[in-house]
Amino acid sequence: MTKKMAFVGAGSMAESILSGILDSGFLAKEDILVTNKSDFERLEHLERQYQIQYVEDKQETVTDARIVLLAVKPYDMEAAIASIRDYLNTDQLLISVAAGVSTDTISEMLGREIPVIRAMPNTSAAAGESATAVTRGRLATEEHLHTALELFRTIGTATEVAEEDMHTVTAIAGSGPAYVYYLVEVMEEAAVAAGLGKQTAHELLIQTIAGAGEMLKSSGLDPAQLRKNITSPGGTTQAGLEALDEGEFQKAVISCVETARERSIELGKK
Ligand SMILES: NC(=O)C1=CN([C@@H]2O[C@H](COP(=O)(O)OP(=O)(O)OC[C@H]3O[C@@H](n4cnc5c(N)ncnc54)[C@H](OP(=O)(O)O)[C@@H]3O)[C@@H](O)[C@H]2O)C=CC1
Ligand SMILES: O=C(O)[C@@H]1CCC=N1
Repeated sequence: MTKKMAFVGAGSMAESILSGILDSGFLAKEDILVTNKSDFERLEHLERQYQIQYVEDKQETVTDARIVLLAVKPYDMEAAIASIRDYLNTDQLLISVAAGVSTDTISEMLGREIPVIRAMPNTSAAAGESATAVTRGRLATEEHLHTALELFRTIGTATEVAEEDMHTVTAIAGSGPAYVYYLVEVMEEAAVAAGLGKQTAHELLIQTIAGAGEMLKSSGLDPAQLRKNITSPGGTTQAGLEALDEGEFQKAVISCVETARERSIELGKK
């Protein structure tokens, strides 16, 4: 069977995934096809940037693909599926990365017996560092699951979760990088306000986040212990953490995850 993969929806998530896949060598550029609804300039940009193929015609995009990856907004899913439904066949695997939308809803929209995998990657895929969770619809076999895991493992880690957990996964891992970037933005602003050069602050923060990530990955210590290792009694870290607690940091973060999770549930209902 062909190795081709078609992206229906060529926005930021599709670009992160396809650039990661190309870097990993999992697929060659001639095996990747992309299509959009109407933004053909965007398709031309992707073609120039990654030498992949773009086709305006949906039938041509999906017919020969082994995997069809839907990367459109949840509210565009119905129209996107309607535009490709008739050109799919039961040997293909449909993977959706849309937040909130269940595999049953996707199958209903399809109205055909096509295997569906729902995945939640994040934009760190572009750097080969996505944390992706996948779950399978009722027609997807172990082999389909294996294919999806293999695909997403080329752009980071990939793990299977129960479908009911996908909303939580979306809140912490799909959206998660944005919260980290926001933290960096705010820390940078505070450092600049205190007189540090913007570039210096930026470089220090990038390495601080990367280093902390590496420690979480490789030290074998849990985050609470890593935090304690930095927190000298009466020192600067303790003072900083107390200020975070006064600002109700925990409450804000819990509310952030809960609200994002609820939004994922709402997106799935529309
Ligand atoms: N961004 C992220 O960090 C993550 C996003 N996701 C999920 O990925 C999906 C896409 O998000 P994102 O890439 O950010 O969104 P973007 O808005 O960047 O991209 C969406 C793309 O879908 C295209 N599109 C819309 N309708 C159709 C259609 N009927 N047929 C074909 N293409 C269509 C749009 O094309 P046009 O401009 O022509 O309308 C656009 O290029 C969402 O469902 C989101 O929940 C999941 C994990 C992380
Ligand atoms: O914000 C969103 O809805 C998407 C899903 C996860 C990350 N971005």
